[in-house]
Amino acid sequence: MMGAMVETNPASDGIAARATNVKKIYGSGDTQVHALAGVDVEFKKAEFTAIMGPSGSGKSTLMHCLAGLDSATSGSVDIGGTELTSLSDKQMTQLRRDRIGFVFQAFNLVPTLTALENITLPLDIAGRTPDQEWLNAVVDRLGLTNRLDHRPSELSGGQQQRVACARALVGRPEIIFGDEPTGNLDSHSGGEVLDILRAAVTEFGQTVVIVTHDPRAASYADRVVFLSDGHIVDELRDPTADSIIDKMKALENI
Ligand SMILES: Nc1ncnc2c1ncn2[C@@H]1O[C@H](COP(=O)(O)OP(=O)(O)OP(=O)(O)O)[C@@H](O)[C@H]1O
Repeated sequence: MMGAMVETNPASDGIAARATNVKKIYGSGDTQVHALAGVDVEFKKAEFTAIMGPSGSGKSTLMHCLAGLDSATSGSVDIGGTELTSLSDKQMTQLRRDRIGFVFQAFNLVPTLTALENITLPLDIAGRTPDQEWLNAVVDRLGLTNRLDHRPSELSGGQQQRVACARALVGRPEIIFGDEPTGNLDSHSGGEVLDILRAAVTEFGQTVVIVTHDPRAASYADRVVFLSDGHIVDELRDPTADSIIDKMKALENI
């Protein structure tokens, strides 16, 4: 239904998301900040990408623009062939709801709902029935089976993060964006979240893009993209924690 109403770009075959010359300027006059200074980047379908870079380099801004949570000052963003600037507010809301999963550090769980109700909320809103087998698999792999009746206030920070992760995965959106998805987790819980994001890509062909400061987390990705001062400055394929650390050191010395 939606496909008929929005512009699609035939050049986007195999591309899950693309930013073209994206600029984001905050403020005006002397206080202007060029958070993104003309970013060109593509994310292939069924690939796991980590975005890294120093604090203030524009990582969160880029992710928010890609995910349709913020609008670029100029340039264009395309999600699976849909140009975001061509969408009305309503179409943008539908696209976020139906095609994008979010795992952000501020978990945005609804405090009055149980963990299970939070996990299925996006599907409930969309009038979709969860695939019970997949729901069970996600909940089990994230170690949440015994916590489904708990409200967020009765869960640890790590458990809340895992509920947010389950919520992003359960509808099998074509692309999942994570802003520091393991930022508040101990290494064991963080590993579980990264394992399931990896499985979403490898086993289910979803696309994952995360922002992280952690070379170990980024080493789960197929590709690491490095941002500095609002520009993409480098990238690494098939990264290891060591190769990421080396690259980060090299970039700091430029
Ligand atoms: N709402 C805003 N208003 C003004 N400036 C902003 C706003 N949001 C971000 N910035 C600025 O834009 C730049 C990029 O910020 P952004 O949060 O994208 O960086 P980041 O790489 O994600 O940083 P961190 O690793 O510290 O989270 C920074 O200089 C920041 O101060």
